[in-house]
Amino acid sequence: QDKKPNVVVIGTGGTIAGAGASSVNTAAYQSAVVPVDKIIAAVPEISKIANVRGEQIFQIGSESFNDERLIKLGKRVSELLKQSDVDGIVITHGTDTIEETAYFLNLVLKSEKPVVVVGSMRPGTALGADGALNLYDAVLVAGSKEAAGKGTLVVMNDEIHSGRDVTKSNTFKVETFRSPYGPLGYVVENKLSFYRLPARPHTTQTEFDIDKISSLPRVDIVYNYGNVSRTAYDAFVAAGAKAIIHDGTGNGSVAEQIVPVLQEVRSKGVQVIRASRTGSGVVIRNGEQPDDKYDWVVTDDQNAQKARILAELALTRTNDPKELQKIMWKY
Ligand SMILES: NC(=O)CC[C@H](N)C(=O)O
Repeated sequence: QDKKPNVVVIGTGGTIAGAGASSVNTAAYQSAVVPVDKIIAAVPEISKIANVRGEQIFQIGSESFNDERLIKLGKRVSELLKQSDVDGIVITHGTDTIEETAYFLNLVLKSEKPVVVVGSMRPGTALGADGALNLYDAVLVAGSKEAAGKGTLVVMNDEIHSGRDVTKSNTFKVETFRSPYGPLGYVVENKLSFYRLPARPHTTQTEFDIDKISSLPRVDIVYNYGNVSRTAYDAFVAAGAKAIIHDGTGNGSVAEQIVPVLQEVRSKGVQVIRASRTGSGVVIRNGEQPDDKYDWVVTDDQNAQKARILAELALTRTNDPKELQKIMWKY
C-alpha cells in the first residue's frame, strides 16, 4: 500500500531555516535558526509524496561551509545512501555556497540515488516566502526514479539544476540560480521533467570517493584587478596553500606585475590555476599566458569557487600539473 519513497532531509541552516522580525523582512533576517524538523512540519503536503525524516547536521550560514564541514556532510550523505530504507536525500542549505557543496557532492558520492540540495532566498516568515515550495519540490525530485543517476541536483524556483553547473547570480532575488547551459529540467505541480543530462562525469563515474577522504589540501583564491599586488599570493603560499586559483580578468589574464609572482609561486611547488572573474566562458590554455612554458593550469568553464573545489579533490590524486590539467578539463 505504502509506495511512498523514503527521503531523509538533512538540515544545515541558511535562509530556508531563517526567520525575520516581520513579514516584510524579505532580505534582512536571521538565517539558520529554525530546526529542520520544524521546516518539514511547516509543509504538511510533503507527507503525501514521501516518508520524510529530518536530521540536523549543522545550523549555519553557508558562507561558513568550510572543508571540514563539507567532508562531514559528504560522509553522512554517503552513509545514508547505503541504507536500503533510504531512497533519496534532500539537504537544506544556505544559498551563498550551494554551488560549492552541490559540486563537491556531485564529484564524491558513489550512488545513483537522488541527492538534492535546496535553499530559499526569503525566510519562512516573509511575504512570498519561497522555502516551502522549494522544499516540497526538492523532496519530490529526491523521491523520484527520474532523478536517479543524474548527479547531485539543486532544486530552486521551479528548476532542477546540475550541481556541476549551477551558480548564484543575484544577491536577493528568488530567481538567482543559473546554469550557463540552462537547467536540466523543471518541477511544477507534482510533475518533474528533464530536458537534458549532465555531460561530465559525476558521482559513480568519478575517481573521488568521500569514504576515502578525511581531509583536503588547502587551495585559495586571489581575485584580480589592474592594481593587484603580490600580497595575497605571498600570504597564501606562506600559509601552506597547495594551489592558488588566480581569479583573473577576462580570459584569466595576469597583470604584468603578477606574472613573475606566479612564476615564483610555481617554483615553490604550489600549483597555479588560472580562472576568470567574468562569470562565464572557458579559460583558454596558452591563450593570455604561455601555460606550457610556466607549468600553469587553466580551469575549463568553472568559476573560481567551483575550480577551488575540483582542485582540492584533484590534489588528493596528483601533484603533477599535467594530470591536474586533465582533471580540470574532465569534470
Ligand atoms: N539565501 C540564503 O540562504 C543566504 C543566507 C546565508 N548567507 C547562507 O548562505 O546561508
